[in-house]
Amino acid sequence: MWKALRSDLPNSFRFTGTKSDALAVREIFKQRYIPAITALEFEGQPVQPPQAVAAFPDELVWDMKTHKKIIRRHKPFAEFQKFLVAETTSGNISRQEVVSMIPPHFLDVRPGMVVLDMCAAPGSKTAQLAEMIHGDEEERVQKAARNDTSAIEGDYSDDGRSTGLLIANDSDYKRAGMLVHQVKRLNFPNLIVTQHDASIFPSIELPSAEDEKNQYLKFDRVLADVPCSGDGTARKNPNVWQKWTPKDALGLHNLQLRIACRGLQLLKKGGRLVYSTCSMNPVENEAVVAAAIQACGGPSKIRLVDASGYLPNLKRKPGLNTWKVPDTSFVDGQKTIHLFNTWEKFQQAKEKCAAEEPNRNFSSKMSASAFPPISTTEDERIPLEHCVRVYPHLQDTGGFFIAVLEKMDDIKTAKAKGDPASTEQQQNGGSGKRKFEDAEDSKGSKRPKTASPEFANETVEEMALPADSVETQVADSALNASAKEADVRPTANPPAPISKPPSKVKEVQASQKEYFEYLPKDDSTISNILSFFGIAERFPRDRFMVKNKEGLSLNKIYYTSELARVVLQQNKERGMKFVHCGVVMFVSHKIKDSDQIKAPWRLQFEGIKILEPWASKRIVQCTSKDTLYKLLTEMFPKLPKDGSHGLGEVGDALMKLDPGCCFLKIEEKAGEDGFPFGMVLPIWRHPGSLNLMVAKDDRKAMLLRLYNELEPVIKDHVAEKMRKERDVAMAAEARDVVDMGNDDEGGVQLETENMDVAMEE
Ligand SMILES: C[S@@+](CC[C@H](N)C(=O)[O-])C[C@H]1O[C@@H](n2cnc3c(N)ncnc32)[C@H](O)[C@@H]1O
Repeated sequence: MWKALRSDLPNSFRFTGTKSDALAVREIFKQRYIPAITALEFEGQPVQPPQAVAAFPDELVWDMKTHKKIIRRHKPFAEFQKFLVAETTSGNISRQEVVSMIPPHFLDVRPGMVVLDMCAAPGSKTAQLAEMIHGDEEERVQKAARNDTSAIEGDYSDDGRSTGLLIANDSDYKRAGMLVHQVKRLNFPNLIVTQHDASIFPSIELPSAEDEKNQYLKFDRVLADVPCSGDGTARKNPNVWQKWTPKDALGLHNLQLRIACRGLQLLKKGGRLVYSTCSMNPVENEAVVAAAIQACGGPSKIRLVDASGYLPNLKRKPGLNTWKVPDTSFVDGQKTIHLFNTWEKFQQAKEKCAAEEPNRNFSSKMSASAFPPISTTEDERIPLEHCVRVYPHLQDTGGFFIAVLEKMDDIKTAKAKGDPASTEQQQNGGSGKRKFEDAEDSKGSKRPKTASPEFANETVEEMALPADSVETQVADSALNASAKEADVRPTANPPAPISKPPSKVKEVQASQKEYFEYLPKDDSTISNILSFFGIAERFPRDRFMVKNKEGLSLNKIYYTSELARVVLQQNKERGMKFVHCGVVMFVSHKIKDSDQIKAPWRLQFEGIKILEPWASKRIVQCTSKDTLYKLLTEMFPKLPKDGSHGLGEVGDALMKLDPGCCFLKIEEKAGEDGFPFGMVLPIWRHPGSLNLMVAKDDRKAMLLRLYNELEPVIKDHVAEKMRKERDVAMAAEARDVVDMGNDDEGGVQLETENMDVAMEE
């Protein structure tokens, strides 16, 4: 292991997106780049080409021994590096550590499930989970739209669309921002990003009838990829070693445990939680798993699943059943490291020192739950060997820990108590349940016994688990639940009324608030756009949303799934921090002659695939690779009235249509002149020109993927025309009015500005 830790970590990446797209890009990679790299030499040595990582199915995960700095900087690798960058930008490749790809596979997510990713930033696992929830949605929707009864298996309750939901959460403001940036590329309408402390993640309300008890969202799957000491990432971040001490884990253990317990609370009965860390320290791993199971009622309530069936080719070691817990004690600044086998031994050592060496200070972070569990009966025994440890030397990766927990029954959590003695009693005694120590903040000071309820939801970092039934507690309101959890006294305070005047903290948050306002079903703008594109009545009208307080369709219109809409609308006034949701579907197209266009809105690259199966108008087929090449390498090519456009079947079809946006449809077709996978792109038909509405980076990535163009030149006819006009204007100094308009081209100058905006988006 030490030898492996000292060596460089291989570069790894995975092909992402829908299965068919991922497989198609993988084929291009195999056919074009593997032979080229195999033929390379670097510093006189043959280069070892990328290899598929055997642990993962379908050859979708690859790694390469050559260091990424070498690939980035050295000429022989330039073409491969270009491919990696282009496909990463387009979202077809995700550069991710091999071990970090494991947890979503163990979660066994199926399309339509409701999933919570508790600590999600920067979002690499979120992307995997989204793909799994999405499943083969596109094929299903295509079939549903064609009323094809020979349906492939799956859920057709929403016309083939995935009914699942993914909530990706991170407590850190900046990292939540990174997460949003990452998930925007997924174009997944079933995803909500929140920013909460996962250990007090609020309960999400669902609509309920007036005479019914409040209903709350529970999850089929929860991923708790918790913050950890990160010693498993030392190959990637050698700096980890400089600060590492074996007792780092103690400072994280309590938070990890509270996150795991909150995750278990939020699960449906029968649901599963994967707990994972990139640490190899048992205090952050097996200790947390065992303590969480015990806190939730023991193995009869929470089963530690034998995960050997998941990724069977993954080389792994079983979880540990015994370990020692290190602590450092200080006398006059001198520290000594001690290793303890049991909490009892630690307590004895402390007592002895209190009598003999009163100046010796032991760590206040030591807790009973950091030690191996002690069970008196076989039924109470937690089979920690079912946990999975991946060590760096097993298959040349980083280190990782994964455990799969299944909620067998409704649970009650242990009472929050700050009495270590009682914890010890629990550990050694008969009940098999452990109680938590009172929480401490990160500086080691005791958390105040009460927390101001109106701040509780957002600012209380540490909490002790609630005394009451988890099921009741999940059924509490968000603020109510957090206030209770933050206040150790079981029943003393009534819940904070939601209508309480906002605190300062809330005012600040309110000013940064994102708005998610749904348009009414019969909104005239939506009706107009949908009829312009001939969208079938079956396509839902109530899922379009705007992000301004007033709920006006001014600039952009987003689309979300049904459940995302329900969650956002129902919890609007409940203090939840929703930071992102929705896929951009339409963007207003403000050009000079927009009043002459029936629907002055652009279809967006992001949302076009969701809408296209339901469209019956303004669909243009592109069947030739040459035509697509022209559309990709020229912005605003002319569409003269005499038909001499040179834009093949696309030009001919667009000539027959009124100005405005269209779907450009490209079907998958095998062979040299075919396309490796189907695509739908937005294209705008101007009175005298047309333009594919695809950002420059995506154009370049397509040119590389489909035509192996390394340095494509993209001609912008409008920019050229403007340059020429500027030159003429400068030459004719006497003229002070520059005629920028050209009826034929429909105000294209503004069009370019809009494209820039579109690219920034
Ligand atoms: C190991 S990283 C998660 C990596 C992520 N799952 C991925 O695959 O990209 C842990 C994350 O937990 C977040 N975090 C730390 N404390 C948290 C808390 N109390 N609640 C929620 N997130 C927290 C950190 O900001 C960090 O982004």
